[in-house]
Amino acid sequence: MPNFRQIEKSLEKKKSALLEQSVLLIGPGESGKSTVLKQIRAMCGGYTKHELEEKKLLILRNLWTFSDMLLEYVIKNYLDMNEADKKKYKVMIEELKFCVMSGGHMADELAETVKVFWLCAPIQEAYEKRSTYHLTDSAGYFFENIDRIKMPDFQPTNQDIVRIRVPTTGVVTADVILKNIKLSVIDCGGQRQERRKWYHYFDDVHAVLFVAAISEYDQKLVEDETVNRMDEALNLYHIVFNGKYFTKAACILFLNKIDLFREKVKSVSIKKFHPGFEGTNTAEDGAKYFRRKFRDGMHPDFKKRLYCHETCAISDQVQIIINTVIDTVVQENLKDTGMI
Ligand SMILES: Nc1nc2c(ncn2[C@@H]2O[C@H](COP(=O)(O)OP(=O)(O)OP(=O)(O)O)[C@@H](O)[C@H]2O)c(=O)[nH]1
Ligand SMILES: [Mg+2]
Repeated sequence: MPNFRQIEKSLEKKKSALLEQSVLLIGPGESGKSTVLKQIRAMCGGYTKHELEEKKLLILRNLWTFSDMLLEYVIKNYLDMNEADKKKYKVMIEELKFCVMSGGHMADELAETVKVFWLCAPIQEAYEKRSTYHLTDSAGYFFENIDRIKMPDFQPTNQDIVRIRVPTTGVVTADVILKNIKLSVIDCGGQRQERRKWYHYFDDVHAVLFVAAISEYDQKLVEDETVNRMDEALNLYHIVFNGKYFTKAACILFLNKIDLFREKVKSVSIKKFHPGFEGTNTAEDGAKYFRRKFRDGMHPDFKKRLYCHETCAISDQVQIIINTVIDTVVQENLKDTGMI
C-alpha cells in the first residue's frame, strides 16, 4: 500500500501533467482553424518583430494573388473593361508580385492604381461573385486598408493578421502558455489532401476543436466543385466523432464565420442548398438547424460532452470563448483523472 508521501507525490505528478494540454484543430479547408490559432497567439503576447515582417509580406502576397484572381474573373467572363485598363492592371499585378519578391513596400503610385482597380465597376462585380471562384472574403479588407498598408513603417495589427489567408499544408504546432497552462495547439490543413495527416494525432490529444464555417452553406469545395461545403463539414464531423476516436478528449465545435452567415441569410436561401431546412431564412433559425444537423445521429454520450459555440474568429471577442474552451478542457481532463 502506498504511504502518504507517495500518494502526495503521485497527486503532484497528476497536477503538473494537467498543466500540459494539447488541442487539435480540425475541420474542412478555409473554415477558420488557423485564425483561431492566431487569436490564441494574440492572447499569449503576439508576435516578434521578425514575425510581423513576415506577416507584412503575406499581406502584400494576398493583395497580389487576390488582384490576379479578380482580373482573371473579369477577363474570363467578359465583364466590361477596356483593353487599355486590362493592360494597365496586368502591369500593376506584376509590380505587386515584384514588391513581394523583393520584400519591399508599395510605392505611392502603385497603391493609387490598386485603389482605382479595386473601386472600378467590373472588379466590384467580380468581387460580388467571389464565392464562385473561391476568392476569400477577407480580400476586400486589404484593398480597403491600402492607405495604411502602403506606408513604409506599416506594422500589421492583430485585425490585419487574422484576415490573412494562407491555406495550411501539413500540420503546424504552436506551443504557448495560456492561463498557466502549457498549451500545445496542433493546427491541421483542412483540404481533403491534407486530412491523411490528422489521424497521427487522434490518440494523444486532450481536446479536439472542430471548426466549421456556417456561412459556407451555399459554397462548393475548392478541391471538388460538386460538393457543398456544409455537407462536407457535416460528413467529416460525423466520421471523426462517431467512430472509435476521441472517447476521452474534450470535444468542441465552432460554428464559425457567424458574421458572414448573418449577412448572407439576408439574400441567400438556406432551403435552396439544404432542402431539409423548414424554418424562416434568418440567422437564428438557420443556426438552430445546422446545430441540430451536427448533433443528429450522434451517440447520446457524445452529445452530452460536446460543447458548441457560434463564433466569429476574426473578432477579438472570440478570445472570451477561447478562454471558456480552455477552462472546459481543463475541467474535462480533471474529471478524467478523478481529481474533481
Ligand atoms: N469574416 C470572417 N472571416 C473569417 C472568420 N474566420 C476566418 N475567417 C477568414 O477566413 C479565411 C480562412 O481562414 P483560415 O483560418 O486560413 O482557414 P483554415 O481552416 O485554417 O483553412 P485551411 O488551412 O485551408 O484548412 C481567412 O482569410 C480568415 O481571415 C470569421 O469568423 N469571419
Ligand atoms: Mg489553416
